[in-house]
Amino acid sequence: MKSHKPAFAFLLLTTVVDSLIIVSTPLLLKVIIDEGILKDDAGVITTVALVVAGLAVVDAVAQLVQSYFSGRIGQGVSHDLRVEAFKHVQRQPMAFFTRTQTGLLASRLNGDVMLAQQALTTMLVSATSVLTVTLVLAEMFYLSWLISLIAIAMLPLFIVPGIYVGRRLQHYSRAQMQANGELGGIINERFNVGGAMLAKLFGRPREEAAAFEARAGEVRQVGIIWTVYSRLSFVFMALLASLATALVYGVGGGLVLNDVFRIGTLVALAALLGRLYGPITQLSSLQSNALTAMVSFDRIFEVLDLKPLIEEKPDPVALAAPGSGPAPEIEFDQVSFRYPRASDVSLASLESNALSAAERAKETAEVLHGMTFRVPSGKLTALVGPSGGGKTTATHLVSRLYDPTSGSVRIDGHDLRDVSLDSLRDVVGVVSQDAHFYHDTIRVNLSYARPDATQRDLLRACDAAQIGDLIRSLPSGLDTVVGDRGFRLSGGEKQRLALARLLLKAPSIVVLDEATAHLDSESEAAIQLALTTALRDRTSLVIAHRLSTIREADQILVIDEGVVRESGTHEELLAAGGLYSELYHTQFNRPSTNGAGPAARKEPVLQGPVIGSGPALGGSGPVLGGSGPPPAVGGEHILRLGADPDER
Ligand SMILES: Nc1ncnc2c1ncn2[C@@H]1O[C@H](COP(=O)(O)OP(=O)(O)OP(=O)(O)O)[C@@H](O)[C@H]1O
Repeated sequence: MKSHKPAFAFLLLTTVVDSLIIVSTPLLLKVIIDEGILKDDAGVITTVALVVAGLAVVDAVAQLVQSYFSGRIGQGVSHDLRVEAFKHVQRQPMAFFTRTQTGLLASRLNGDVMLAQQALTTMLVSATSVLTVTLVLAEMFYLSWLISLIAIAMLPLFIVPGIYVGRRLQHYSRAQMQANGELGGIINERFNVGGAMLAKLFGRPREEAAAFEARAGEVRQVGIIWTVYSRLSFVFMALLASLATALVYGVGGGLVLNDVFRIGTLVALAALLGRLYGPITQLSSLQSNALTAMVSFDRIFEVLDLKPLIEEKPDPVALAAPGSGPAPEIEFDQVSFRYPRASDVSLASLESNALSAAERAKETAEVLHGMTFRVPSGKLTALVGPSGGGKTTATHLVSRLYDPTSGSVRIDGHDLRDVSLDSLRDVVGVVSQDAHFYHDTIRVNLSYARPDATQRDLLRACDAAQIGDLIRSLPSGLDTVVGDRGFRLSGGEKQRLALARLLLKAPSIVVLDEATAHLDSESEAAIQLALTTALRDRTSLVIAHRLSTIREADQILVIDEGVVRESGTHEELLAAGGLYSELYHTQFNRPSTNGAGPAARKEPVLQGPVIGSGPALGGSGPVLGGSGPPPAVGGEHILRLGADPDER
């Protein structure tokens, strides 16, 4: 974090100027009354009044400069916190993001940081009041010890309620932040595109609105109490200040009548009193501000204190850059894995439906059990098997989204825990089934993989991914907006765009979760062609759904219940007559449900969801990639091999 010392120095300087002016003005008023008005001296009145006016202008400037520097310190600290928290959250494991509700996190990083900054700024201004209060009290004692004692005797009346109100405010601030965050979380979840779609299809708008209203009602309730408490302290202080002034005039008036001091001194004392309770009011809110700031700092540090599970060790090994040699080989050596416990990766306060502390700390079930296999350099390895068997989980370990619980995953002989995260990111490219794009132009989304890519590079990658013609045909071409709210692309187009992004990145290892959903036969053909380019000369680990991929695979690993049940080529596995051939034959012989003839069911695809696969046009074009017979009617060529236990 940056040092704020120079700003502190200026803040102090302006505070001294401000305090000196505050205490000198009543003295000057005393001179105007006692030496000017009472002695009929117009010269003294004019001169001293001009000095008072001049000092008022200087004080105004000093106060402006003071607020600039206190703001600068407060904003500076919040800026540092915000950036630090962002970087820290970036380093959190995937498990953190799967558990955390984005709205709550956003409120933590925005709302709390803002509250902390506001409280810090007012605290700084209040703290500078200490100097003013000291000088004012010293001057009051100099003018009249009796009046000063009366003023001091009243101080506890100011301070005690201040402390009580401060505590209540702290409590309600915390409740308000949490309630607001939860409200933001609901808005975020319900109104992002996916959430809104789900709500439209399945939701019950009236009940949801009622539930939202109930939550909003809680926010309102806490907000009202908070406002009352925060006003209460000010109203009380103002009342006490007025009472004190009345008392000073009452007692001081008597002293003037008894010639203890002159009227100028009484006016000066009354003016000083106004300058005493003001700063003291600020000082009493110092505590509540400090408490508010502490609540927010606590909530921010709660995030900052989360220890990232995936850390780079000091002096990590850099994997060979893609293109600098043969593609690397991947090795799983006795890899067992369980997903991390909630308590290790996230905060209950950032989850919308957090489990109890005991449940959060409970060990999760082991998902992979002693997996050992090799993915040879430059070859295609297909992962197939029943749903929930652990295929996706295994691929997560290759990109180090998680570390194995025991055993090791190695690339070119280096344990992934020893390699630098940057080099791993360069080497491994992943295309998931539901590729994500930011709500931005195609150009920006593609350049994300390679910021220095030229227009030519971008179009070349798009051509290789069989999406170039489509992009050229769009009115804005590469500048077309896609992503959450840019619903221009179909599922198949999205996957090809994701492949273009992968080609731009040009990793030496490709991890691919083949999409089968939403694809018509033409898209599938295009994807097949794109894949052939994307996987060439790369070490690839593909969760395979298409027969074409499976047949072309150099190695097939059948993953079931977290272990590698079988491995070999398509022919070898069929010949072995084990789980693979059982799954294959079961699916292959499945009777047609839509009247398509047996020929139409010749291209089974392992483990792909059928939902959304049709209506493909029968005979709209052969599947390119040369592996299988023509596509079938109604997506029937997408056959789920062992997708559901009841189909096995
Ligand atoms: N984030 C997670 N936290 C806890 N358990 C998980 C998590 N993700 C997956 N699992 C569990 O891990 C097991 C393996 O899931 P995985 O997604 O790896 O299977 P899969 O073979 O890829 O299945 P599919 O083909 O249906 O995608 C499943 O039992 C699943 O419930």
